[in-house]
Amino acid sequence: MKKAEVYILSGFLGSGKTTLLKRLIEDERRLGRKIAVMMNELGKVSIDSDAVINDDVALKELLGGCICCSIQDKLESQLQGLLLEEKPEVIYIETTGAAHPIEVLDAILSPLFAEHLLIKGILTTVDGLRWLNRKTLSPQLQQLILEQVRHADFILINKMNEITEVEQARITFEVQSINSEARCLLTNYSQVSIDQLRKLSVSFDKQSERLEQKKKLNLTTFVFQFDNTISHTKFEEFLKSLPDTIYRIKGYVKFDHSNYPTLFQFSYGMPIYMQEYMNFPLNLVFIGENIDWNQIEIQLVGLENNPKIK
Ligand SMILES: Nc1nc2c(ncn2[C@@H]2O[C@H](COP(=O)(O)OP(=O)(O)OP(=O)(O)O)[C@@H](O)[C@H]2O)c(=O)[nH]1
Repeated sequence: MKKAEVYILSGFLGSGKTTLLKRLIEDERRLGRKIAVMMNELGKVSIDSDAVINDDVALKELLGGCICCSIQDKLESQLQGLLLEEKPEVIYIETTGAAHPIEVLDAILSPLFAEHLLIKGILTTVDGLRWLNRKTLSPQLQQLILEQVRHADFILINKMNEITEVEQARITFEVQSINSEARCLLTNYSQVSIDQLRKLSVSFDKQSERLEQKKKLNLTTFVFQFDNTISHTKFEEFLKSLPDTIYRIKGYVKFDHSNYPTLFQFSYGMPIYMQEYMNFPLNLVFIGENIDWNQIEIQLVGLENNPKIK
């Protein structure tokens, strides 16, 4: 089955995510691709979805919390439903303005979806005026805005008409000094076309990543599938040897002498294990920055009892 492309729309409250989504849906209609949208709102009711979505777009709403924290599980089940029922070719996930992009990426990088989704990238909208005045926000929110920019693969700086040329140059300089890899576009009302985004070739798919190595994504992901059981002790040693810039690992591993896999979660250096009582594919998903995944793959193959030559 062809993988569905996934775009994550990130950006602070009011920065133009829904405006961007509307544009992209119009473009997709012209392309004739089957679209699905997941909209996450912190509130219990969605304000945007009725305005944006018609019957030709499959919609799942995630209300009353943020994908990145309180409703991760709900996201997984909704996404599974979408893939089964709608078989979309492209999925847009509009996050809440309070979402941290890594955490959202993390939420959709469930090992369950590794074979079904092609994560194309994080698109971040920035409100130009807000950026200039960001020092008036709390330190946490200032940090959030910086993180949304830092981890983006494509940045749209909106509300260009509201600021002077000197200010436009200043914002572009500041944004690019935080994230020099992402494409950065100064615009009004999220004016970008899907063609510009698809050209990104930003893909978290392992295959494309090898082809695109020169593009040096900030965040890359890697999925490894075990064929065999592994030793718990050796796995712990492997974890200790990992670079600090692996931010997240999750998936299923099967330890020696167990009948079923263990769900493994790792973030900020903390491993968590949960024994399962049914079988799952032994996929392990990694998210990190500037990582030589080939090296990690060699280490992982070395952990397996009776490894196959890969
Ligand atoms: N003047 C101006 N207004 C804009 C621009 N882009 C978006 N807006 C307006 O800003 C408001 C917020 O835009 P949205 O697209 O809803 O922003 P959002 O990021 O989805 O907002 P949340 O859902 O609250 O996170 C809307 O009234 C838009 O019409 C722009 O470039 N210039």
